[in-house]
Amino acid sequence: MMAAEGWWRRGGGSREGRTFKRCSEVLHAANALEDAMQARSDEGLRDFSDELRRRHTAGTDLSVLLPEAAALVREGARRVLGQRLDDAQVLGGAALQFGAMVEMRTGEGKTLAVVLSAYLGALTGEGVHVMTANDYLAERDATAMGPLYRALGLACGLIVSGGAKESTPRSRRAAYAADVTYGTPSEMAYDYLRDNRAWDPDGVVQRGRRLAIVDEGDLILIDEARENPMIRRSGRKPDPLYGSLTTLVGRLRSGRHYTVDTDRRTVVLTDAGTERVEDLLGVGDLYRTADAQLLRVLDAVLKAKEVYRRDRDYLVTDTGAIEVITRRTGRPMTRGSFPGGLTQAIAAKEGVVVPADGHYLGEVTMHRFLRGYQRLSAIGGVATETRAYQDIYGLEVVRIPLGRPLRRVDQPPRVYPTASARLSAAIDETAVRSAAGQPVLLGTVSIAQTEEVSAALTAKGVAHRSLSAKNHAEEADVIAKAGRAGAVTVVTRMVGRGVDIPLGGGDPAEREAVVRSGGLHVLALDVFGARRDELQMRGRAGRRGDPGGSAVFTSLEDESLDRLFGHKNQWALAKFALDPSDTTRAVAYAFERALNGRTEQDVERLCSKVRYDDVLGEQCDQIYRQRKAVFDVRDHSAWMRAAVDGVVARETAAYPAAGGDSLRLHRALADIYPISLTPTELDDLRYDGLLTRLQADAQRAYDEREAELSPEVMRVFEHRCILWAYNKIWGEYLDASEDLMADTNLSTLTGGDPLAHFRNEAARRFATLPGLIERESVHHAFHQEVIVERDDTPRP
Ligand SMILES: Nc1ncnc2c1ncn2[C@@H]1O[C@H](COP(=O)(O)OP(=O)(O)OP(=O)(O)O)[C@@H](O)[C@H]1O
Repeated sequence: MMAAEGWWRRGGGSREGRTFKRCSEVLHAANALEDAMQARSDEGLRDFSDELRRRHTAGTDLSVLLPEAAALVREGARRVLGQRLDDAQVLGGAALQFGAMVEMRTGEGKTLAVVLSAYLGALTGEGVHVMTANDYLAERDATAMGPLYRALGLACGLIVSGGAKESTPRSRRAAYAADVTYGTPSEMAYDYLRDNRAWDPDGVVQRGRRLAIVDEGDLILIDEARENPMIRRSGRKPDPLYGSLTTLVGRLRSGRHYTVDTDRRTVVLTDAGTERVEDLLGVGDLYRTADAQLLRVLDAVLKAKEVYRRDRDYLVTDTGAIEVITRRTGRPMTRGSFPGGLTQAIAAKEGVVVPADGHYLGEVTMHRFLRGYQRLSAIGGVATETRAYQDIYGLEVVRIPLGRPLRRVDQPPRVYPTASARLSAAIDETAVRSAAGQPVLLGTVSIAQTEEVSAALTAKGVAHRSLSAKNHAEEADVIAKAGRAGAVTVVTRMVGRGVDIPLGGGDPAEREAVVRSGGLHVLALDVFGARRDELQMRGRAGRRGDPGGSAVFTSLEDESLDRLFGHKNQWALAKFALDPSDTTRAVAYAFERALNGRTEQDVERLCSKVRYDDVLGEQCDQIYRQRKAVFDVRDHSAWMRAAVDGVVARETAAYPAAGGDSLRLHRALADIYPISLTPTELDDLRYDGLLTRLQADAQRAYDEREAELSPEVMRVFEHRCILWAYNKIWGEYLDASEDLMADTNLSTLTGGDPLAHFRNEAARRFATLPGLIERESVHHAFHQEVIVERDDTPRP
């Protein structure tokens, strides 16, 4: 066997070592079955697959079937794809099956390793979700691996977002009905959120969250979970209120009409401001008459006007999209959005297209969504954040040794005194290597840097291609050609992740020439945020035993060095800059230490974030469970009748017998149902029988509503009212939780345990939800116009 055995002996005592030992046993057993499997016909392979399924249904544990499954998948892949799973891939697939975060170095063939675990999981008939970094990769992998699954008697589905390929709910349901479904985690999370807002079980597209296998696991489980926390289901249409209220607040003056608190990021209308808004809107009492959405948008446009600044808090892209700048890194967040309609308000302020309102359709964090799967496993090129995988996802890291020895030559980082010295050195080196027929991949940290490098290459007369676009398919095409003889390609940091760079671009003769030239050379300009990012970048070269090289060029002017080493330690780096070509171990050691320290800090931050999010996660599970239970009840009239009584009782309880304002109570009740008593009658009843009379009055109104709609329609309508109330109240609760989180952050400044504060306050607020859901259901039942369609289904 491969180098793995020696490795296993070294790590045999640890938990990781034990798991690896189990994987090695699977590999040995699979190897022993290889001849028998090769002797089977194609049909024989499918029959064997059916047999494995039957044995599992009859009670045999999947781990027992693992060696046979490995032998079967290996033989299937050999026949269908012309790629026999090598030992590292069997080990990786087995480790996935044991529920690990598997580290398999870049280019080792993770896509195929995933198939083994997905195949086995699919034998349960429960549906496996294979997630990867973007739509392009999901489609590529589903297309490439689909024939293999089919040959083994399994169906493979694909979920992608946007464009012409956007699937309909029906095609999505079909894709999720397949044994194995490929997609991105955000797309699958959208479906999860959408399912939890469905009006009936037929509207649900997913079959549940049983088993998820995450490819590009380091990116998704760590980076996306940290940088892009919220996955929101956005509303369909942009709200025109953002435009009109932006114009309106343009006519208000700071100080006179509102006060601004930049630290707390709040803007509050003064009395004069409130009056001015009422005048401009032509409404009486703003806070009584305006609906929640108007007040929310007003708040957002005021903040957009006064608190949020372009190029500091957000960017406006060439295509007119608003991108949030992460305060921690100063970099734009991919697909991130500001809370509470701020993104829309900023778009309106900047005069670009206002995106659909992301307000209260449900949201979930990446880690909460993934942790919600009954079984989770992941695979990635570099798994440096061991503690995060363990603590957050319950995944132990299992490292798979290289299938073939690494022939890539990694140079330690070089430090140049200035950015321009670094640029010239990089351009010179690129020109020399390219002229000698060696392909060079230049990795930059920003779009601006890509442009700068591209201009310098052009000035030097070096033909090249550069990429910073967000079109993954186009990127993949350019990246795939980056291994051609003498090719020079400039890419921004994460571009092309997961895409293979075949030496010679797939041409065998050219490949030979490129191999002779030393293989692909990766040159990273600047250190990236984490050690893992650096290794990913270097890992574009030297794949599957190919020759290659990698280098990192930094400069003392790089902000990243400042962040990495701190201002104080800059002097220590300066000595390295005296001779950048002196690639001694001291430089490598200094960088490695700093990057590891940074990784630790990032992990701690992520773990702390998750502790907060867990509070909301438990509440979300409860609400979704309750909402799902609504589907199981056919007749909700008793619940609604009780809710009517409960809602009236709560409103009345807030009205003290002595000194109570009967006009106010009347107004509050009239907002819920068509009250027939007058304020004077309420006054007369205040000491005697007020609640009984009001409840009887509300029940009478409910009788009338039922008579108006017919009992049959009312039953269906009640069902919708309750579901509607869950959607609305939970959405509002999520919005309010964001504010609570912001308040909690402030409370850290004043001492105390912020997590305990957050937990207590969230629990207190959550306890009010059942009452609010009842109120919203009753309000909706009385106020919503009902249109009965031809098929007799009422629609709120
Ligand atoms: N068993 C095999 N036999 C032959 N070729 C293989 C085998 N497994 C994978 N390959 C090829 O190796 C290349 C790399 O595979 P893949 O893209 O799955 O690697 P990876 O580990 O996911 O890389 P990355 O870390 O960059 O995402 C692909 O061209 C793939 O077709």
